[in-house]
Amino acid sequence: MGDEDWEAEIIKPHVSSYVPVFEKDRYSSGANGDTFNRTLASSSEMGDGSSRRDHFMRSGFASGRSLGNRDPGESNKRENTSTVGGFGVGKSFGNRGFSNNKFEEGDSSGFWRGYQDGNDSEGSGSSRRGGRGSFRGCRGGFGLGSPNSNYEQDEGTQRSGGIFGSRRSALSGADNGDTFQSRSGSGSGRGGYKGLNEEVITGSGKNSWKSEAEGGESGDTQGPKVTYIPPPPPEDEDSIFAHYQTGINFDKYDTILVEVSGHDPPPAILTFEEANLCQTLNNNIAKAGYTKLTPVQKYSIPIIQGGRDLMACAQTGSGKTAAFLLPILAHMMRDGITASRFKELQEPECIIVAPTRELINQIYLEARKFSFGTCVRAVVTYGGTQLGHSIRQIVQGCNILCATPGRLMDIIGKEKIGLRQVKYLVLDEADRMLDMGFGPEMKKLISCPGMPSKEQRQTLMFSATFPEEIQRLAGEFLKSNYLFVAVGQVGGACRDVQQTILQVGQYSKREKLVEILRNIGDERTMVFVETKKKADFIATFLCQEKISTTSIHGDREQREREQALGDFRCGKCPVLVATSVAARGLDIENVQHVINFDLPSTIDEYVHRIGRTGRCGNTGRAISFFDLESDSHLAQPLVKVLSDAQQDVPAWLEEIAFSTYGPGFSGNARGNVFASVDTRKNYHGKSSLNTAGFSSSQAPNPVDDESWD
Ligand SMILES: Nc1ncnc2c1ncn2[C@@H]1O[C@H](COP(=O)(O)OP(=O)(O)OP(=O)(O)O)[C@@H](O)[C@H]1O
Repeated sequence: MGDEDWEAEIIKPHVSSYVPVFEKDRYSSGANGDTFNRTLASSSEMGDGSSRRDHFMRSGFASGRSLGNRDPGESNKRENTSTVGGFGVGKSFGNRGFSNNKFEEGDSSGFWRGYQDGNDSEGSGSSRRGGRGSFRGCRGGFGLGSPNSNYEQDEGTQRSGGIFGSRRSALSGADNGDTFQSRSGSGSGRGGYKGLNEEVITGSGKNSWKSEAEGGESGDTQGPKVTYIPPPPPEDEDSIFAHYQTGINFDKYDTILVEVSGHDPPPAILTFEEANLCQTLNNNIAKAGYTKLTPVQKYSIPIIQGGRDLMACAQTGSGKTAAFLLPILAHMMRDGITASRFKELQEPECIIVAPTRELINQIYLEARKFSFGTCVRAVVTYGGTQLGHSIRQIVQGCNILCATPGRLMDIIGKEKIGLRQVKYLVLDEADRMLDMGFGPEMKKLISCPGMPSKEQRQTLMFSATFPEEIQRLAGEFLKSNYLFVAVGQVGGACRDVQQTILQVGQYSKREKLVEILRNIGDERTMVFVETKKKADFIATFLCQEKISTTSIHGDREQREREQALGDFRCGKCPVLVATSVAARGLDIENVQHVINFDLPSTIDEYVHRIGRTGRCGNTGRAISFFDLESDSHLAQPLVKVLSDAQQDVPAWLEEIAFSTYGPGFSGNARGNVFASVDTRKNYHGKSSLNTAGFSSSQAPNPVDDESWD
């Protein structure tokens, strides 16, 4: 988040959200276009994994070795070299920076200097604040600075000290994307707290729960305020219940092994009817197009209805959101809730937290959908939007509060939300919510005055990944008799995603990306990169290549982020370049491809990223560029994740895994990457299986995976 200085240098007001100003052409096929092209991903072929794979192999994309061979000599310059010029002060884009493939090498002028300078100031809120200013709608800029930092650490690492730096804010009150927004130069912007993937504003309400690091950064009295008011979501029923179709593999969910651990779990339900929900909820479920429960829903709904605490782990895109929303709503309807009415202090019965703004907004929309026609009122509040607007929404009534952590603490501090009535606390992406980025905020939340103790509230945690150490931390939040539901392999990738790992050196990545995207055509594709600056860079580069692209990352204004997501969702920009901020939870229809331009630093992150495709029984593809210089540490967990998901494992990747980890490494070893099961060793609970297709003895034995530990 320290790249504000170079950002100020960008002069490209005509590019909003990276929608290039050209007529989209039909993208002529690249060299391999005749084998890897749009028709490959047509629904008929998507159903046939083998034929897809064949095409893919023929196209050459799976040929890691040959790709890798092109790279020697172009590696190991990643961290200590600078880029070509072309992005210096006042310069336009597109000269050497884009034509030269080696954008990480070269001299230290222009783009690169800003690139590095920005990171240099990562930990220093004040230095960042001084130099901001940019055109809204046109992020990404290239300022000047000294090339002495490591841009890789931009978004993928935990901050210390600097994590509470300033959150940039627009000075102008106009939320007009085209207006020039000068940013604070006062050195006193709103207090900002930056987690790993998210930046959330923490202000200083009267009784603000300010951490040490927040101290002195008042959100109220110093610096500019965030003025963005998100447009209200459509109110018509069709929009509220808009949904996409489940895919051809939806029924295969029934064959996934489910393990429930902990004392005395209630039996799973098999149908929505068995959940005994009220008629309004049933109507809403039907209008949402749900006819059949997913495994995580079959097990979680009765557990939550039984009043138990829960940690649930299920593959990406398999319906975890409804798994907690439906039973909570059912309880609320059954127990009766205070109907929404204006009050300065609202006391919601349910608080849901999630790590990113877009995700919490999505959860809110789901809550609104399922509570349609009831007196339950859900409200959302998240950073990057006007606090006053959030407060106005909240005081009108709030039974379910959906919030990002920093904004939640802010609102609590302002005494707009009281916690005494909280019966349900939901941590979505719970492993992320408890890690070093958000864990401290969550601890503060549960020790806020008024927050019922864990014995008196129901705490629910959901994620597709649950590392062991996080499971242990979670014990602090959960009653000791909580239940653990594992659908499939804890931390495993969704099997509906066809995964391909290509060996691509740093300096061949852009060329390869363009080649793949040209062959993909207009199919929706998310391209993940490791840093915010690189997201801007690659998005702009792709626009230059006449590929309609937008970008989302933590340094974009919230309005820009939402615009980008909107443009991607509706297909206006079929390519979204993103950092990890978009890795988790986002449920976007028709994302057919995920490309890891940069692999993430952890395997969990990989699993979440590729889970943006292949959702709800639909198939998808993930292509990852594996750079020998920087990604070797991922070889072993990648081999494991690939083989668990029954994907082809490239021989070269296995070799790297072996050579990295020595003769002790076995293809079945998992290392310490994931817990394979509930980490509590002392429970005497039973395990139950999702019966369709397996009996206990026939089912794959989850204990096999413990050899990884
Ligand atoms: N029983 C169901 N029938 C049909 N569609 C469903 C059902 N349950 C969930 N869905 C749909 O499946 C999609 C994915 O659900 P959801 O976003 O809750 O997945 P998730 O498990 O939370 O994924 P992630 O791990 O990525 O956060 C959504 O569009 C949701 O509406």
